[in-house]
Amino acid sequence: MDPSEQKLFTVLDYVIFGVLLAASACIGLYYALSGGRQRTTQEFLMADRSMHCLPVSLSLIASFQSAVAIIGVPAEIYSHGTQYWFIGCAYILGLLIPAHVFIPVLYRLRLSSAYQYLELRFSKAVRICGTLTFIFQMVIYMGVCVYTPAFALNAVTGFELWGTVLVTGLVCTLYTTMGGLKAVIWTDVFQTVVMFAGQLAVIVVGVQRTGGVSEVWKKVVEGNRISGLDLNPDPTERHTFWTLGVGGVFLMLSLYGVNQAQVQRYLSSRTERDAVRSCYVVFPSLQLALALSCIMGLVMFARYCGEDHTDKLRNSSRDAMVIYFVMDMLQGLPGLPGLFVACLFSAALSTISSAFNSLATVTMEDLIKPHFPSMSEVRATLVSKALALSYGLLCLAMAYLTHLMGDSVLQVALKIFGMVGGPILGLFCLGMFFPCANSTGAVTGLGAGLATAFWVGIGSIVTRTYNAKQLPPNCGVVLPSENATTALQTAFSDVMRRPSGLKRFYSLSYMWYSAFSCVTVILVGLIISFLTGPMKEEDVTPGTIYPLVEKLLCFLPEHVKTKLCCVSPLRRPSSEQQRLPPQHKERNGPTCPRQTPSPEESDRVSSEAYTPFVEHETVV
Ligand SMILES: CC(C)(CO)[C@@H](O)C(=O)NCCC(=O)O
Ligand code: NA
Repeated sequence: MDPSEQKLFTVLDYVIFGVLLAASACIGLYYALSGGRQRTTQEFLMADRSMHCLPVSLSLIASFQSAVAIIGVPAEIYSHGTQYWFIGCAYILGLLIPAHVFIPVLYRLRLSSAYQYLELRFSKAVRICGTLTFIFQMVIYMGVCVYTPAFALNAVTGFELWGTVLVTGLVCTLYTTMGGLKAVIWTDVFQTVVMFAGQLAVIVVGVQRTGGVSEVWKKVVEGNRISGLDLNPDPTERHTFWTLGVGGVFLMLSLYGVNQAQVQRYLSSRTERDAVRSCYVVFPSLQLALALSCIMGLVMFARYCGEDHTDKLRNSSRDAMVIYFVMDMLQGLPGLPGLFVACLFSAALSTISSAFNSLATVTMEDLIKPHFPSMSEVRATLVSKALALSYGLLCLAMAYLTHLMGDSVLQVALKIFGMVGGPILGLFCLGMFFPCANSTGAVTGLGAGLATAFWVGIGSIVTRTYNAKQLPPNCGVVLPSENATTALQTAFSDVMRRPSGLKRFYSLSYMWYSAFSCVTVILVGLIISFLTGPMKEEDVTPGTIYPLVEKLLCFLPEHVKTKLCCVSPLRRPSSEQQRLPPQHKERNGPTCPRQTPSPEESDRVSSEAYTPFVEHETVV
């Protein structure tokens, strides 16, 4: 039953894969020729700020759900059991906080780039540092995304590796450059559906071929793959409830709270309410995506019972084995292998298109426009398209670099999110929750956060500390006595291999990277701010602070709160009002509802005191 021995793909499979690419390109073409024909940066980068909640929410899922998750999560479950599934707990706070903290602040400022916030709150220097950090993160990440499916398919089916990378990169560049954010969002919708369909097909056929649900369940239980809640507080333990459920919240916040790819989708929403709602819709969909990939890992285990099939592959990674499993299941069913390949590429395309578009946006808004304030709209749009194109080509180069990394792809991607995304999250938290933080503190904090994150990250790679619980490789029934001896042996070797000193620091679970670097940024930022003279209340741009303490203490009487919070960012002395620039005219949508405080706030805050500083955008 070696899939590589048989003819895997029929004509129908190639047709299905071709339809995916053609449909994506057509959506790009459609948005290039309809609406405003992508003649303004407002349309090309912000989709005219007219998007509804549903497409935005599907697009939000698609951004960070790539082939890495489709292949990496089943591989993780197969080898280490279902502990990783507990990351689903982190989705609760990881989406509620963006919806009710980050979206209100960022949306009301009517930004184009999330990092514009950093200039409003701190200074230009902080904005540029934030932007460069983001570019660094996304450029590495998109290399991993485009390389992963091509590599795994190549190992199993002999799909031409660099040909696949090239086709993915070019098709994606094409529709991103032609159709702008509207095309990116609508292709995401279509691709998310294909992604779910492909995973579902594998699971249904897989369960059937392994002998039904009860048989699968019996085997995964025998093989000890169903993990209970691991409450071990050790931060070096790779996956526990704490690393996944708490560390995961920071990971989710760095992605869904402050990452430009996501913030841009919130900002492209018609109203703030649509943006918040789409965040709510992400929750069940993301749980579904997680469940599908975890179940796929379990079915794969039931099928092979831990037997290693990687010897039949050109490389011996678990990631490639997932594709081997899929092709083993789906062969002989015309159309289904093609559907799964389409699923993999949908996941990859939707992620890299988000990356291209968000990278073009920040480069334009944060790095180029400030230097050419009088640039014409036609020219700005042309430059934005050129940027999307260049990032597309850069992506191909980055795929080459990924070639050199040897870790599991899931771990690589999540490490990048933690090491680079965590410090950016710290920067926004410092700005939103600590009115006293100043610009010097922010820059130093970011530097310190990045430095410590890379210290741990690179340290862990160099010293190869790897703290995964070894599960029995197969699903043979374990006798009770045997079980006890193994438990003893495991406990003993646990003590023996517990590292000390720096090595222990390097073995910090990668799931803590986001939290660790975020907290480092905040602490260092606060210390430096106090040493260099904290920001004065009246110097903070209105609307850039989230009244965290006030909200948390909402149950206390008013006069106690006034005493506790020395700074109340929502109330401004009236002299402050005169310094604000006149409210700029909005292009679409009503002005009032967005700028007025939500009902619960309006009794405490006068509405003009809430009107934030608005940076002028080029409006045609
Ligand atoms: C971002 C999370 C953790 C959200 O569940 C998940 O989608 C994931 O594990 N992503 C891995 C990165 C990727 O799929 O490209
Ligand atoms: Na994706």
